[in-house]
Amino acid sequence: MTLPTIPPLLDAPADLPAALARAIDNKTKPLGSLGRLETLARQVGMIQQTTKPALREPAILVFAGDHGVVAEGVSAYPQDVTWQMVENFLAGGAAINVFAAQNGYALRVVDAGVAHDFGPRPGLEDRKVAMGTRNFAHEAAMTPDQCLQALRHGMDLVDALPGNVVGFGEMGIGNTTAAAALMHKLTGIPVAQCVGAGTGLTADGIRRKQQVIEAAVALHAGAAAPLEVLATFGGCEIAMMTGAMLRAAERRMVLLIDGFIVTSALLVAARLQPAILGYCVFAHCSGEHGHRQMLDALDARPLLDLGLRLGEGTGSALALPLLQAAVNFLNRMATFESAQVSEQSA
Ligand SMILES: O=C(O)c1ccc[n+]([C@@H]2O[C@H](COP(=O)([O-])O)[C@@H](O)[C@H]2O)c1
Ligand SMILES: Cc1cc2nc[nH]c2cc1C
Repeated sequence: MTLPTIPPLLDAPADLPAALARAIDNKTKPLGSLGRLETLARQVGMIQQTTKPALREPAILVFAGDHGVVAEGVSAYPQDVTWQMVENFLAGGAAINVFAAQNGYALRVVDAGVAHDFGPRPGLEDRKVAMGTRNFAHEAAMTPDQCLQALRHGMDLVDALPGNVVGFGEMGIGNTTAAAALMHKLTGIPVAQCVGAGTGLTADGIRRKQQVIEAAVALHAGAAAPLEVLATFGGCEIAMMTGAMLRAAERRMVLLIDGFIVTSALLVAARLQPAILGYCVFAHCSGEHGHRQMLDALDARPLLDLGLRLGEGTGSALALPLLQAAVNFLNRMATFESAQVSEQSA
């Protein structure tokens, strides 16, 4: 399987950065006064290679998967919550349903590897790679083939999207343990700084989670290449997100990155194709302990800091209106000339 190749953002026409800067600076506002929205407008312009970008049919993809490592007691909730929450997504009752509906975004729910037989289930995208991963405290979470299958499904899912904006979300009891292990392996940051409470572990629980990861890292000391690390410690939903992200950037879509687990999938993608980072909008800094440092390791600046630690793509959904505002001001605001407003005097 060949993985997507992502063009560096600066491969855009040479005069585009200056044209975008001019378009933004000519709007009726003091220079730079729309702050981060100006950065966003420039970024979307560079991604779409135009001074008149447009966001079309944004979709949020929620990838669900289970994790064998939950047998080590690393989550505050039972594994069944994963499939139960998938049912909740399909019934429209979860936070992500509310936030996606509020903003009119399409929501797609993907079974990447939930340890539950849903049967034929309208509305559920069946991409099940396994009935949950294996327990990485004892063996690799996925076989290399399962990992490749997950990457491939992710790419195919993005190929089927009609729009040019994709928000990422996930659901999987135990997946902060997988994400913390990925973070440690791919950044070298000590495990203690990568682990957090997830769904709500106590201080004792967090210590145990740290020990489980440290022992597993020692067991799988040979895993080093990004895809090997992903197969060893990741999850079906994480690998599927990595594949989807790579394809989305290859297609020059805007990627909305959610919290700790989504960012860990991006970390894998960025180790494979660093240029992917130019296509990413970092929606928020999660309340999960390691997220700030994971974002720093990617040199990423999140838009929101609301203390969210839910996942599901909730941060992605909440950041979309800001992205829309950035594109709208670029397209719709008057210029000093058109509105006959005097420009800066000194
Ligand atoms: O997005 C985040 O930053 C985030 C932080 C903590 C927990 N979560 C969600 O909680 C679940 C994983 O937590 P845990 O404790 O079971 O590893 C999973 O379904 C995630 O969507 C998500
Ligand atoms: C109830 C619940 C909802 C979630 N949504 C994402 N992760 C979750 C974890 C739990 C426990």
